[in-house]
Amino acid sequence: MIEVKDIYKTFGDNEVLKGISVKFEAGKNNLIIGGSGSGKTTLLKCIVGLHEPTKGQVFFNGENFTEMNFEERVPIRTEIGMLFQNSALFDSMTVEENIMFPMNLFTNQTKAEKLDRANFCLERVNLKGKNKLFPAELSGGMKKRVGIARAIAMQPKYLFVDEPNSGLDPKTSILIDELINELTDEYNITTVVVTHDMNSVMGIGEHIVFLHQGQKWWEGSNHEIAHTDNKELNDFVFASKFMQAAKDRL
Ligand SMILES: Nc1ncnc2c1ncn2[C@@H]1O[C@H](COP(=O)(O)OP(=O)(O)OP(=O)(O)O)[C@@H](O)[C@H]1O
Repeated sequence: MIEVKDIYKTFGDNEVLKGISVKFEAGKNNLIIGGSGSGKTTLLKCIVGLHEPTKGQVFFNGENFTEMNFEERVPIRTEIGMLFQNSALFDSMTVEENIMFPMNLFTNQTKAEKLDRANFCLERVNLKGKNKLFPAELSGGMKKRVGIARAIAMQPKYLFVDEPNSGLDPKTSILIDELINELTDEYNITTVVVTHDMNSVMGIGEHIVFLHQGQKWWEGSNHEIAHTDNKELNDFVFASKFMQAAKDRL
């Protein structure tokens, strides 16, 4: 479980996060949604330590991550898998080398062991045999899957994903959502996904956190969204006439 306690983050005189508290449970795919600039990515980065919060704390399974120094954080960092925007693959490395990268960095495994794990992860994301391809030879959806394979290479307890569906067609988006969901369930991972994709929200939103102007404005499930009277959430999720009509039919 991850617990975020009263997080603030300020850049210069721009207070981006204004006292956010939230719990993300293990085995759940937790979604963070909100308008552009509402602070979603900043919150994700504060949780994983890419930004230091101005105030507040983050606990990983009860351990106060915020108070730890660089060395103390290493064991938790090795339990974190990340897939940030554009998959962030290394263009000069093959698929296999990309997946082995975190193992090279954090483990003393032999090359054969690392290769074994890379092959297992590739198979898990349905890319068996694509080891020697370079990122430039992959479609957007395949790149995301390689990113996911790399993120699970170290058998993470926590998985953070920023915009897994960006640039993907609706069908591929759903496959990526399903894959993240399956892995979360299979390995009891605490998964936190930042998304703009309303298909994901309505399809897999078991626990949704809606940010508005740097605050947690609403929290609940996809079933509850359909019946919410929270104006800002309604305006955000059901912005289009099509979505509004779909809601009216629910
Ligand atoms: N490193 C930074 N330095 C200064 N300001 C930043 C930095 N990172 C984010 N911000 C500011 O924080 C605010 C929130 O940005 P953030 O990227 O968290 O929003 P978001 O909700 O993820 O938006 P989007 O949906 O457009 O990706 C913005 O006003 C942005 O300019």
